[in-house]
Amino acid sequence: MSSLSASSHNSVVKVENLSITYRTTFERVPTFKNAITRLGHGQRAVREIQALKNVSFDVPDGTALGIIGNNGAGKSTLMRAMAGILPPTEGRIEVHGRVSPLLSLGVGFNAQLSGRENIILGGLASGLSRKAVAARAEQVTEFADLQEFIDAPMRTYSSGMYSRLGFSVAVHMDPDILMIDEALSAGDASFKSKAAAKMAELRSNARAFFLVSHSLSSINELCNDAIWLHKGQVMMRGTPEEVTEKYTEFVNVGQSAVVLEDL
Ligand SMILES: Nc1ncnc2c1ncn2[C@@H]1O[C@H](COP(=O)(O)OP(=O)(O)OP(=O)(O)O)[C@@H](O)[C@H]1O
Repeated sequence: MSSLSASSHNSVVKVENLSITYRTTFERVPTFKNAITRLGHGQRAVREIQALKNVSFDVPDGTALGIIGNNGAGKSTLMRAMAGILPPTEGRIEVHGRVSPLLSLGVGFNAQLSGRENIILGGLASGLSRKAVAARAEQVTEFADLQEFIDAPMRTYSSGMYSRLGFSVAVHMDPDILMIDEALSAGDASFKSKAAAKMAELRSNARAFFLVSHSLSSINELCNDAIWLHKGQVMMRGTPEEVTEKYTEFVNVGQSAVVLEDL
């Protein structure tokens, strides 16, 4: 699929000089001397991880953007930031439209509540009215194939059931902007093919579609534009074919380098 021209379309999402740093505190393992002087208590230490560094790009109306990169490259962080779940440490993000994020599947569900209650919460969170969500609840349940379990607390669900409901909620809320993080791995084989068909349908209706995936064939099939992130920075932007090809070369060179080093 070819990339749509930016000139004839308005921006749906604009990311400008975005940097995101996670700060986590952890208990430093006490040294023997510290353990004695501090009576066994460890020291609190702060670790900073710069997950995104000065990332900028523009997403025109009609874009299906694939985001690829190694583990820890910053893909999920970027999606969470665009979905408004993570505030930028620096820079800005403009989003024009209603986002239905389907990040790591089922993020945002409350496991103590029933599936039905979580459908309502998820729908309200994606900006629909209670009435509009209630009208979709049956469809969501049916798509996820959870009719028998929908009134049970989600903590009793298997991980596949959990993901299926996450996917179903996100795709039934008529999003302008659909964000999917590895959704293709949701559920079993039959659910996967149903999910792929649903994504293809939504992709053509949504104003923008974002897909984070390690499956380069899914990126090539479902997207018309792609970004490769590496260590928090944009390595390349281009058509999915160009970007996945360069990325594959990079990964193969990396692997042979490791093999040579091992020798
Ligand atoms: N909640 C968090 N707290 C601290 N560090 C985090 C947190 N989430 C992610 N990170 C770190 O930020 C960096 C980017 O992580 P991110 O999950 O965005 O990568 P990713 O490209 O989605 O990786 P993967 O392919 O493994 O899903 C990594 O170094 C990760 O360890």
